Amino acid sequence: MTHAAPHATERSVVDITDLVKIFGTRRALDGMSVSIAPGEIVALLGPNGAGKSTLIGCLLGFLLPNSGSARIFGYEAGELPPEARARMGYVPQAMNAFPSFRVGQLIDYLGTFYAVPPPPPDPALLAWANLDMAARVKSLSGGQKQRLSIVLAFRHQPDFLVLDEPVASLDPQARRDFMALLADYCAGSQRSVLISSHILSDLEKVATRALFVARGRVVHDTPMARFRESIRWIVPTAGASALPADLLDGRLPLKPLGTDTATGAILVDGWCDAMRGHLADRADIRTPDLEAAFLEITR
Ligand SMILES: Nc1ncnc2c1ncn2[C@@H]1O[C@H](COP(=O)(O)OP(=O)(O)OP(=O)(O)O)[C@@H](O)[C@H]1O
Repeated sequence: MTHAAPHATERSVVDITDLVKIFGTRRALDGMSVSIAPGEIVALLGPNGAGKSTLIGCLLGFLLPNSGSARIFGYEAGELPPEARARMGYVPQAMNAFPSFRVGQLIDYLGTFYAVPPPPPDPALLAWANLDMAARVKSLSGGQKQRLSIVLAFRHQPDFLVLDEPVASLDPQARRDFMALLADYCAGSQRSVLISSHILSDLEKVATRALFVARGRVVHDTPMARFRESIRWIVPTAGASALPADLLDGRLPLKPLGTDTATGAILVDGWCDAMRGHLADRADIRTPDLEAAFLEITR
């Protein structure tokens, strides 16, 4: 795919500050703050009801926050001018619009919405989607609709993509191929992506950063590489009554992320092998399964 140059002066693509969104008595976003820089592929991770779709809705201007601000390319999210909108792409959780259009017709029709009509979709993207251009949208399966909304979101080569569980209905091969396509789309560019998912392992290879949310707040924010390398369980060895105190008293740069009450183990961020001397024979280090760490962090 071709890689359009981003605007060289941009420091951040997204700036969210103290965002609050309340539905009735429910604080779906409870003071969320986060920025996304050009070139970042941010995995938005959290359990059901954590606030991921609400955050995306506020970012795209579908939802009006109660307080705080969400800015994209420096503009308030609900007030994006057309030229800024044209730099964004969005894949919703489910696509239910334009049921009577034929696939090819819809791709052409939506192209006319842009002030500068985009070129035809990338052949590699169309080959991946493997859609019948003559089929009506309403006749597509859930996974085929998801492929179509991915084609529509990528076709104008946006600088910022917002993907709300884009692979949820895709089969394993299509998921893998989509992740490779996304990595290729962003490689060597300053394009940014916010991609929500429940499945960390899908995003592990492509995301540069993991943003964990729970109860409407950011609970952990880490570069993906660091997440793999420095998150560990510290497990008391059999017979040790407790973990060594110096692991937890703040002298070591360890951030506790969770505890396993059954074993007394703690999940920490910031581990490095040079700290092994502090363990003596009182604790073992275990590398967590990424999904298990995700559950612990967002509990
Ligand atoms: N339109 C709405 N009206 C009332 N409550 C809502 C509305 N939209 C979201 N909520 C509530 O806000 C909270 C956050 O929901 P949201 O859809 O943002 O979570 P999510 O992280 O996207 O969840 P999921 O992983 O299930 O898609 C939930 O408690 C949800 O019930």
